[in-house]
Amino acid sequence: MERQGEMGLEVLSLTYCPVPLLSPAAMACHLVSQDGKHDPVPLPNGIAVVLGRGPETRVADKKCSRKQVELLADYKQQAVRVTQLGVNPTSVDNQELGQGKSATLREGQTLWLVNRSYPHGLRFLALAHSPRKTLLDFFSSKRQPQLEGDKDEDEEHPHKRLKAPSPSEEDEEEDDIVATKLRQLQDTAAQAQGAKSGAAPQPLGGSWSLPPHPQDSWEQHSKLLVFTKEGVMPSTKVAGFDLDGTIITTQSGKVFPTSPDDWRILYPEVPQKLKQLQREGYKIIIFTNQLGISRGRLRPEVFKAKAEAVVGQLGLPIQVLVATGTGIYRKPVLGMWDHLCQKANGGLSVSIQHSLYVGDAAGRPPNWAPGHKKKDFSCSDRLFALNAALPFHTPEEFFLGWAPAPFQLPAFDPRHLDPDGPLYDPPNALLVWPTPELVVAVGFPAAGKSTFLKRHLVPAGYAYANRDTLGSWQKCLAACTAALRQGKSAAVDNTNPDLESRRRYIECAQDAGVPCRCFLFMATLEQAKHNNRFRDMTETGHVSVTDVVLNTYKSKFVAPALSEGFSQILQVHFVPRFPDARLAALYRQFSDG
Ligand SMILES: Nc1ncnc2c1ncn2[C@@H]1O[C@H](COP(=O)(O)OP(=O)(O)OP(=O)(O)O)[C@@H](O)[C@H]1O
Repeated sequence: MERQGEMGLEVLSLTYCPVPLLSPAAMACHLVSQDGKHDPVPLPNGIAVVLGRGPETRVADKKCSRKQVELLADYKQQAVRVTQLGVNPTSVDNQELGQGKSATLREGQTLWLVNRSYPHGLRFLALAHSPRKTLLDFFSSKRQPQLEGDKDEDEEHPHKRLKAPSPSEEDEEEDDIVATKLRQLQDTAAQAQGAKSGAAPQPLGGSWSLPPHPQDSWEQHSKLLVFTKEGVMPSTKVAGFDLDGTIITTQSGKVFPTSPDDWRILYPEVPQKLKQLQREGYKIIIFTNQLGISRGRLRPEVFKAKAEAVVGQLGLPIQVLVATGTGIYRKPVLGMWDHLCQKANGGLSVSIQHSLYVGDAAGRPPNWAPGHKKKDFSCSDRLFALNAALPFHTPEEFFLGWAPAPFQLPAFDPRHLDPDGPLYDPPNALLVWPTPELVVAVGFPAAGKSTFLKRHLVPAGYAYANRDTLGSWQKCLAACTAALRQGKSAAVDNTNPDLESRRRYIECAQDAGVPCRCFLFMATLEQAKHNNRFRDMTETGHVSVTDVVLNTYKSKFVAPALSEGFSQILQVHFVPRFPDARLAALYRQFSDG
């Protein structure tokens, strides 16, 4: 049966909740006893809660019915509709309602449960903010990140920011708050639902209050495809799976499929295990990287048909998220996970600790088990789980019960950079020289040279020469010569890996009679690759650096020496500093398997 709520909410009388339990703003609402008689009673959004005489309110007064009032919270309006169910009068401030009549209760007003007794008030509460600062937050803010001159509040107080808890620490706290609030909301909602329908309350983790997906559908969001099978239900518990090598393998025995229908379910245990998960209230989701789609090697329709066939064979309501290219959606980066949490789970928050992820790209070395000689082609599944802090299993561990295999994480770990480490060595050197000089940068592409020079030397009056913007080393040399002639210092921001590329600038400084210093950027090849991917995901207008270019730098590199004519060589360390927490959180994610 359907009826129209007073505040415009459509409410089905028993179990259907027309708005998500947690609104995007992640709020909570409680009914608070003004004389402290009982604990606050959570009022979930859009779910009617019936209160009266009983242990919850500690009201023993027989004048108060056991079902004295129905309370229906509307988080959007920050109000609660109160309907008097009992015979004796319920009041909101001075207004007596009368049986079957309703009134709106807002924060600051008093609800007298019965006969001007048992005063209660409302408390709306924002649950911190979203449980995790996500990529989607970042990209939906449309901010063009620029470290230089970017005046966030903390920019004025860099030390304050550096000492603030890391985003991961913040996230943990926020996750805890959200998990606790969610549990309270769901417990109460489950009780209310059970009380009204006569059914037993369902346990945390189900998707009982939200409707199942009505029919098979595909959506596209930039480089993300989402398939939702009819019957998929939102849930706080997610069981995530990689596709190739985890749920399916090739029928031909080849590493890569030879045709669209060259696949079979990997292990006979897979369907049963997935069915069991579904019975336990998990939402089952496949997260798959399919770079071939944006590279033009795999037509989207062909892959879509395959995904539907796999889900069809499993016979379960499964959602499939497909990253079709590079960028934020490609595992191990969390774009697909964030999409699920923010946009594809009916507004229900996902509980990380009650969820899990299974994948075969697990960084296992050669011979990781008898008869399994090949090393894993990548570690992207394990890193995806690590980025999201999800419990991780390989398919053999999860489906076959094998013991955990050894594995290796990548050499560069973006979570372990020291924001308080020294900017450069030797520490007693001057960063800005008091008289005119020429600074020559040496370092991998994407090592952080431009960022550093623009942050530290350009504001001190150094002329800045960069081949990417000026077009050639000749133009860089001319710009340096001109600056030195004017009595200014200059900094040249090129990779300058070898003696020849550096010699021109050293001679330029010698001609002008000023010292020439070398700033050697210490970021490794692995970090430079990570920085490059980070830059690709966060900035426009910079050409992505290929691995060939990075490897060429490495092969050409000759360590700079004072004997070349440098007056000093500073080793510049990568000290992480970001304009906001979302970028910091993105940088700390492993970005490649
Ligand atoms: N100290 C830092 N903290 C956080 N991010 C940084 C820092 N330094 C650089 N980055 C980021 O790393 C990426 C590469 O930095 P940058 O463009 O300065 O490198 P580069 O060495 O000048 O590259 P190229 O030689 O290709 O021009 C950018 O996305 C930048 O925002």
